[in-house]
Amino acid sequence: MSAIAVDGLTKRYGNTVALEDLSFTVREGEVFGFLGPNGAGKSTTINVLLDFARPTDGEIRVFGKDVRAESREIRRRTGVLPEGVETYDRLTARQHLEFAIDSKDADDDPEHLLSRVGLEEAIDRKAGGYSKGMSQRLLLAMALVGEPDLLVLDEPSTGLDPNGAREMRDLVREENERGATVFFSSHIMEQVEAVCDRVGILRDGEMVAVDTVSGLQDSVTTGATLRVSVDRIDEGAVERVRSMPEVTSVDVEEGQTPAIVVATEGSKTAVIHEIEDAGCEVLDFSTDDTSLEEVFRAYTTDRREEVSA
Ligand SMILES: Nc1ncnc2c1ncn2[C@@H]1O[C@H](COP(=O)(O)OP(=O)(O)OP(=O)(O)O)[C@@H](O)[C@H]1O
Repeated sequence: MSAIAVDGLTKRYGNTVALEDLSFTVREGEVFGFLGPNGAGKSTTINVLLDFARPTDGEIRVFGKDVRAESREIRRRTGVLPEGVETYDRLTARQHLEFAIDSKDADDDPEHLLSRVGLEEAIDRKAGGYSKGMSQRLLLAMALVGEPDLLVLDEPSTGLDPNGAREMRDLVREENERGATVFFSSHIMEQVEAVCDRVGILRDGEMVAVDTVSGLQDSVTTGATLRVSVDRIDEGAVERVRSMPEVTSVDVEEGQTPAIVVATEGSKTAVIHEIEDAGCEVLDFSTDDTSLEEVFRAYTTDRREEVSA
C-alpha cells in the first residue's frame, strides 16, 4: 500500500489554478522530497492532504484512506510541521507538548522530545521569548508526538541555522529508520539531496518529474565537465578534443599532474578515447555531476530543451 496516493487532484481558487490534475504516489517507508518554485502548489497539496482545504476535483488517500472521509484517523497517524504556524507566546514548550500529547492520546515524555530537537534547556520558558529557530524546533518536536507513521514537514528548515538544519536531517533519518514515511517540501537542495529517496518537482500545479536524485540528474543533460589527468600535455590531442562537435570548451592545466579539462554535451568516454588515440596516456579522470540545483532549474524554468526525460 502507498503512504500517500494523490489522484487527479485539481484545486482552483476562483480563477487561479493552484493544482491541475496532479497524480503521484509516496511509497510506505520512503523519504519523499516535494520541490517546486514559489506558488507551484506545494502548500496547497499539503493542505488538501491534511483536509484543511477541499479539492475542486480528485482525491488524496493516506494509507489507503480518503483524507476527507477519514481525516481524524489520518491525523492521529500523521505528524505535521505546517508552514507559517506560530507558537503561543504565553505557553512554555512543555505546555505546547502536553497539549499535543493530549490531543493525540499519546504518552510521550516532553523532555525526551525536546532533547531530540535540542531544546530541553528551554522547556519551562515561555515561547514568546524564543528565537525563530527555537520556535521551529518546538514545532518539530510537536510533529514527533505519538510516533507518527507519516511525517509531513512543510519547509522544515525555515529559521534554522546550519547546525539546526543538520539536526533536522538527522531527525528525518532517525524517524525514517523507525519506520515513518517522510514527506517534506523544501527549497534547500542540499537538504533534499542528503535525505530523500525520491524527489517530485512541481511546477504550476503539475508534477514535471518524479525520480531518485540520481535518476533526475541523469535526465538532465546540462553537460558535464570532465577533468582528464594525462602523462603530458600534447597540443595535437588538445586540438583533436577541441574539434569534437559536442565539446564546448577545453582548458589545459600544466603542473606536476597535467590535466585537460573538457566541457562536453556529449559522451565523456568519447573524449577519453580521443585523448588516448592522440597518443597521451590517461592517468585518471573525474566528472562534475549535475547538481540537484541545476536539475531543479532545468525543470522549473523555460530551459526545457535541457530536459530529456
Ligand atoms: N487561499 C488561497 N486563495 C487564493 N489563492 C491561493 C490560496 N492559496 C494558494 N493560492 C494560490 O495557489 C497557488 C499555489 O500556492 P501554494 O501556496 O500552494 O504554493 P507553494 O508551492 O506552497 O509556494 P511557496 O513555495 O511560496 O510556499 C498560488 O498561485 C497561490 O497564489
